[in-house]
Amino acid sequence: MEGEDSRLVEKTEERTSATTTSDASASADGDSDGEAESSSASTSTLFMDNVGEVVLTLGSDGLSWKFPDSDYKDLSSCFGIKLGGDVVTEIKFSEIYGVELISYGVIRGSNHPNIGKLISLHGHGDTQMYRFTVHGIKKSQHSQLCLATYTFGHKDSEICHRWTDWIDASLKVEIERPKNLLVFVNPRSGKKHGCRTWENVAPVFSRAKVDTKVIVTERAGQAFDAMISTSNEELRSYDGVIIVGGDGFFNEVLNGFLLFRLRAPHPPSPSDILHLNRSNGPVLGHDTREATAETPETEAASPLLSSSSTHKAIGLANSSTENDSGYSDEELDFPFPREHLRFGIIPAGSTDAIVMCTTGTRDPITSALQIVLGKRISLDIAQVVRWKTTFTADVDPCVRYAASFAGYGFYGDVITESENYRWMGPKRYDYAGTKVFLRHRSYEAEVAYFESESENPESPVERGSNPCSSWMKSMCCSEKPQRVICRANCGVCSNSKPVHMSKTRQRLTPYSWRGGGVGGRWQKCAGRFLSVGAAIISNRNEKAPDGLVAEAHLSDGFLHLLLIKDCPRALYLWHLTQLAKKGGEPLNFSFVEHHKTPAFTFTSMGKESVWNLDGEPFPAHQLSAQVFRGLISLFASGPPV
Ligand SMILES: Nc1ncnc2c1ncn2[C@@H]1O[C@H](COP(=O)(O)OP(=O)(O)OP(=O)(O)O)[C@@H](O)[C@H]1O
Repeated sequence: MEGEDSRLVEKTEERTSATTTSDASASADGDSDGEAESSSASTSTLFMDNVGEVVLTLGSDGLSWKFPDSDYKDLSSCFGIKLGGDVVTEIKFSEIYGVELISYGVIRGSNHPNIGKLISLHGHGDTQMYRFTVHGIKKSQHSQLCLATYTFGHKDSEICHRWTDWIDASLKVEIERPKNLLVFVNPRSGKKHGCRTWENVAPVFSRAKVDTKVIVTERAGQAFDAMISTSNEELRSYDGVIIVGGDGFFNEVLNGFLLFRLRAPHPPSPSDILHLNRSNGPVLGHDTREATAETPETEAASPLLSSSSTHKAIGLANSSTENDSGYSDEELDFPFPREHLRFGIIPAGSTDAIVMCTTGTRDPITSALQIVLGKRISLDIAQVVRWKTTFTADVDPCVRYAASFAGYGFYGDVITESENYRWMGPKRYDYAGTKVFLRHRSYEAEVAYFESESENPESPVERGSNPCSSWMKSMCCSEKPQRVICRANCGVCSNSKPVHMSKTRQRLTPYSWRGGGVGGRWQKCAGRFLSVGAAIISNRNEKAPDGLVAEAHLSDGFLHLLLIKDCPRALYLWHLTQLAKKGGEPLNFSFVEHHKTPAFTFTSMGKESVWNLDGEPFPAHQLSAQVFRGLISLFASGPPV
């Protein structure tokens, strides 16, 4: 055994030295300009843990291995023995997130029933040697990514060092991967497992050699304050900001990032639309007058860009003062969209709709892997401006940003009610939802939305055949919507042009607001509504597998406005059950209006509810919203194909 071992090691060294002479010089060249040698393959004979002796090859796009002295291309079939399809024989660099030398120790012989026979032919069992591990990913069911490790060993530590250097150099070519991240952990998220979730994924970041500055929050609002007080210079030193928590926590960080940095004009207010209809009729979008010419001086300042405190900025204070934010113009100058700084979400919340929509699953390891592998997608963000908190309140605009959803009526009532039951964890939504459903309240409101010319003006959503029986048809729409679902590398989203953000602080009038550069008209709708909702993304979650609006895209520049008109409770229940069903048709009812729009305004006409922004309550009597296409980038690869 001892003799056989040393013979094999000699053979290995011979072969290795034969390949490394040329590779060493090529690699040195590659290193000098920061790139791995990739034109000619490097090869060594090593021992692979749980497999046995293999010839490992460094190719231009990854690693592959096979048995020595074998003409067989891979290990799935060798010496005439069928090994089965589960034997992995290669891994691409795009699927490797780290490589590390590990301590001198045991490399086990094959644990495969068939390979075991081969190893016994060579006479090798477990043996001690120098080792290195390649950390990669494996795709599993339901869009999840799993961790995969491949450990190799050799009697010569130099050879292990050389291989880790080569692989490291090849990974450096993957320039989209982050190196330095700011991480916020909400210990109170969901079932209060935020810290444990971070502890579980932290090794992924250390193996990937990503530096992390971790802040575990001690109170609500801390991450918001930290994002506001972090200087732009410090933010530029990070490749991204990661949150471990739910949608509400992400919303907090997003607002802390955008409120003082994004200089964007506000959308028209509900009063602007009213005035427009009285004086000029509803057709808009072709007017070329400039914002500056149309906007009265008194309305010009964006109150949040000039507000006095962070609490004021998120609407916790009432008074508005000018230019006392403490930020100079230069400090505010943070161009958007910000390509360099990406956001990431490691799910630990109660709903985690943003993660479900952007990674296709709700799995912390999948999110962590998509972050360290440097995946990227763009995300639309809605700017929501509250003009008045209550009917009697003064006009005092307050801006918030939302990434997933804004809803009034049923949605606002559920979030208000559920806040009383936070101690229940995620179950609070079921309990509060049932209570609010049983109340069956409706609210009188006036909504105006911008109908873009690019959308079918006759019918905002294309419809196909209707599955309803005839008695149902009076309540169902005549045709079923045709859906174009958002996927990874989605054609609709990849058409996204960069947002050109005007730096003016002035509010736009309906004339100067041009719906993201497309023509169209404002339409109005008034009545009693059970809910008014605007979905920015589909909002898939465990309770609504297709989301609120299955065909919503991550980055198409549109909101999906859902007006659920007052209807009997049984019909509303029918609508809700369709939402909860995979392949359901929740929008295919005559009491549901669905408009794809870049902006809308809202005024409550009677009894008040509150708005729900990304799962957080936001009282508003009068409000406008507009979407900014692809405003931020996320570390995610998009919903699976
Ligand atoms: N240390 C903390 N203690 C209490 N609340 C916190 C703390 N840190 C953050 N928060 C607040 O907790 C709220 C909810 O957090 P988060 O979104 O992570 O969980 P969730 O509401 O359970 O999940 P989801 O939003 O997905 O339904 C956020 O509004 C955030 O401001």
